[in-house]
This record gives sequence, structure tokens and C-alpha cells, in this order.
Amino acid sequence: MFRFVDLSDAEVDALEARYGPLGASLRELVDAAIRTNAGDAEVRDAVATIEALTEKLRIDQIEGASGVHYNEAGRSWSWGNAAIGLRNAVAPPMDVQQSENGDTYAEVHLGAAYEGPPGMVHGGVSALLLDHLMGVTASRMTKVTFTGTLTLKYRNPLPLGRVVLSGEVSGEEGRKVFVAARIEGDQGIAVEADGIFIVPVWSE
Ligand SMILES: CCCCCCCCCCCC(=O)SCCNC(=O)CCNC(=O)[C@H](O)C(C)(C)COP(=O)(O)OP(=O)(O)OC[C@H]1O[C@@H](n2cnc3c(N)ncnc32)[C@H](O)[C@@H]1OP(=O)(O)O
Repeated sequence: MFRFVDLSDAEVDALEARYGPLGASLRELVDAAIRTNAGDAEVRDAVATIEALTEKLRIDQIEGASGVHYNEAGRSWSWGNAAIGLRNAVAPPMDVQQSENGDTYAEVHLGAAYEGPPGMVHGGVSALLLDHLMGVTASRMTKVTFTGTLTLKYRNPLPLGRVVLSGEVSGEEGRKVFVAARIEGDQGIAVEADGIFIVPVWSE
């Protein structure tokens, strides 16, 4: 589930320098595909080019999904993760900062690819980002936690653009960690979340 890899931090940095720009270019491509007004010929040409690029990347593939890896230095990376994956064009990607007391914070730009209601962030995208940030909050990056229950209150529409997420542990009881979090845009808090995260028995 969590796979140890014998790579130094410098080697992981080198791989991130190789694949990070690929993910960033793909995000640009997704945005361009959503917003283009190009005509038949240009779009047909773009499709052929993209198919050729896909074939190039398929030359050497891993089995299945990317997984979560860690090295001896305790560094962990999840390049395919739907919320934070460096190599995943679906992920914004969110970069979760954790302060010394464990509180979490992330600032994310959500463009056209994350739209639900017109001009607004899709509610499922807010849930995705909150779930991940709250999971990091519960785990404090020291223990494995799974989302047990996530309760969301959508208080106001959230315009696309810069959004800020923050979270903190609000209580602990046995293997349950309670987390509170929220996501806000330029017009204030849009979504409030409470979560119960469980430390699975097998990880203790
Ligand atoms: C270092 C790397 C960091 C890396 C940090 C990375 C962060 C990643 C964030 C991503 C977060 C995700 O998406 S996680 C993926 C989405 N979630 C999942 O797939 C979870 C699927 N569910 C499960 O696997 C399981 O149901 C668990 C693990 C949640 C619970 O199973 P269990 O361990 O057998 O639990 P069990 O003994 O029955 O119950 C233990 C206690 O928890 C309570 N409990 C059990 N389930 C729930 C529940 N759904 N909601 C509320 N409470 C529950 C019970 O009442 C009990 O309370 P009491 O009687 O003791 O009072």
C-alpha cells in the first residue's frame, strides 16, 4: 500500500524535475482544450498530435496506479494523487502546508477545469480538496488515517480563481481523529467541513 523506494532525496528531486513540467504542461493543455475556439482542421491536428504524444509516453509504463512511496529519509510522494499529484493533470495540484502545531493551510488556483455551476467551483472538487487537506491534518504526517465520515456545509458559491483552505484537529478519541476545515474564496467562507478520520487497526 505504502511502498518503500530506495531513492535519496536528490534522486527524488531529479525525478520531480523530469516529470513536474509534464504535469504542468498537461494542465495547460486541459485548460486550452476547454477554452479553445479553434476550427475543425486545427482540432483534428491537435488530436493527432496528442495521440502521438500518448503513444510516446506509453512506451514504458508501470502496472496500475502510481501509489504512495516513501524513502529512508521519511519523504513521501504521491505523484498520481487526485488532489496533490505532481504528475496528475486532474490535480490542481494542491500543496498542503503544515505548521508546527499541526494546523494545515493550502492556497490553490482553480481554473476552468474545476467548474460546476457557471463560473463557480464544482462542489465535488471542494470536497476532494478538503478531504485531502483534512486527511493530512488528521495524520500529522506521522500516522495513517482514512476518511470515515465527512460532513460538508456549502454556505456560499465559490468563484473560480484563488481559493484558500485551512484545517485543524478538533478532537481525538481512541482511533478517531476529528478535524474541522473550510475553504474560502475572495468573498469569504464558501464550504465548512467536519470530518472523522480513523486510524485503521492494521497500521497501529
Ligand atoms: C503518514 C502518511 C500520511 C499521508 C497523508 C495522506 C492524506 C490522504 C487523505 C486522503 C483521504 C482519503 O481519501 S481516505 C479514502 C476514503 N476512505 C476510505 O476508503 C475508508 C474506507 N473505510 C475503511 O477502510 C474502514 O471503514 C475504516 C478504516 C474507516 C474503519 O475501519 P475499522 O478500523 O475496522 O473501524 P472500527 O474498528 O469498526 O471502528 C473504529 C472506531 O471508528 C468508528 N468508525 C468506524 N467507521 C467509521 C466511519 N465511517 N465514520 C465514523 N466513525 C467510524 C467506530 O465507531 C469506532 O469508534 P469507537 O467504537 O472506537 O468509538
